[in-house]
Amino acid sequence: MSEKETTSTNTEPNKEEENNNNNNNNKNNNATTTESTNNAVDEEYEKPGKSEGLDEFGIQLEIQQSDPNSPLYSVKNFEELGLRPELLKGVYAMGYNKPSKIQEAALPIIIQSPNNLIAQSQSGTGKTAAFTLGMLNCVDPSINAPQAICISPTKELALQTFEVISKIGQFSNIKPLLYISEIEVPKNVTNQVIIGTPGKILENVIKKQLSVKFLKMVVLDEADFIVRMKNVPNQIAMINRLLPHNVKVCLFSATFSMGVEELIKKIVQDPHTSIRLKRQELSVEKIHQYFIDCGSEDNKALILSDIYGFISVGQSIVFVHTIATAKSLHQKMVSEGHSVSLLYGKDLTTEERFKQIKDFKDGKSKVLITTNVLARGIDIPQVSLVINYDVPLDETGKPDPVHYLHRIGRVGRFGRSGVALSFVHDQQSTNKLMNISTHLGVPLKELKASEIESLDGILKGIRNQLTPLNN
Ligand SMILES: Nc1ncnc2c1ncn2[C@@H]1O[C@H](COP(=O)(O)OP(=O)(O)OP(=O)(O)O)[C@@H](O)[C@H]1O
Repeated sequence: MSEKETTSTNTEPNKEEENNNNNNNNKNNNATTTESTNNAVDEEYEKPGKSEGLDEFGIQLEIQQSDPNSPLYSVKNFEELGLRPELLKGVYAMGYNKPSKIQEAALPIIIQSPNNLIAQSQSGTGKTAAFTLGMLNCVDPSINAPQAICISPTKELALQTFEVISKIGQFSNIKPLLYISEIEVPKNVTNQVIIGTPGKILENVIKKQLSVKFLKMVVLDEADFIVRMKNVPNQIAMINRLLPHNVKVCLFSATFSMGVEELIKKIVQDPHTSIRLKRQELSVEKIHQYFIDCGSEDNKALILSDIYGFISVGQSIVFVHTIATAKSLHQKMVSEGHSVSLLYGKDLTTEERFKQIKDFKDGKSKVLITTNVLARGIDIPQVSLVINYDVPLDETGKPDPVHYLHRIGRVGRFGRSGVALSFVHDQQSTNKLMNISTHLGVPLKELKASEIESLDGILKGIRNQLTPLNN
């Protein structure tokens, strides 16, 4: 992969994901599995009480979940979606009270209908729980062989999904397995649910090292991205012949641009399409979107420093276009005394990448500087600010609304509020950003360089969910 980390599909992110494992210094190289914890006390995970002891966010969430126009709205409750009792217990252990729209729509199709599924819903609206519950529910725990496979575009996302499955399935006898390079996996896989990246999973299915004899369901998470990865459509076509009849294929993403329709048709036959969004519906309402004109490329780093000099709350992610920018910003911010994690795809071992994301998730660092490698799927609810240090571009240098949506979608998770601030520095970058804003039908509010101080107040207001914003 070139120094530019656009994670464009033509730059083979799957190879980049899978091929940096020559120097395997991963200490924890055992297969990552979980044992069931069926002996947990029953009453420990009862359905969360309605409205009891809810904090301000809980109350706001209840209001949103009762609004038919919200993507978090549902008519049914989890008990009506056909889930097995031990999985319902897992849902309660996660603290979920009511399903979101996508969970309510997708789960009955996964559980009861023979159809394949294409499911689209805005970032942070609970797609992961929808497909993880679907996978767990379709597995027969008495058969010790892979029955459900989830393919994720990056190792970080595969790990995150593995953790969600482990937690939500903790009361079942189902053992998930993280299936990525640099983590040793057993020769004869007996785990029922496999989560991994395309390179490792598809290659090993083709080589018949990962058996698909008992497979019932395949999920492509961030499907529009995965189907455009180099080699993936060919590999999937090869695998199709090995799969048992009636394997259910489910595609999930917040975005399905027109360009991927044809590729998807080749992979999924006669899908049931659950919730497709219009362009104007793609952006999450509770993300307050701003831009700032930094005046020149050189000024961008100074303005970033100023911002971190002023803000005192929450965690944030800074997205840049190249590894070189990521490294130099990281160095600058560390020298200014900030606690910063740095994550990109190329050259870092899996262990290093997982450490960077873990430090950030654990709150050990306040800022994460990254490339598009982390733009999709990563769920860190306490993040309240995303900074687009560089305007998101596609592999040809054109403004990319899809990257933009996924990047800013790291805030505004499941009804929370968040701020997305995009930097521009000249007419060209301004035009590119405005092109994205027009395409999505979302106006961006200008924050003047002299108003940077007010960002702290905006973030505090969002954090408390009380101070109304004037946009
Ligand atoms: N029914 C629910 N009630 C409360 N919280 C939920 C519910 N379902 C999911 N969540 C939480 O919402 C957050 C976002 O969910 P998730 O990561 O699945 O979103 P997503 O739609 O997959 O987002 P993305 O498009 O960015 O991948 C997570 O923290 C998850 O635990």
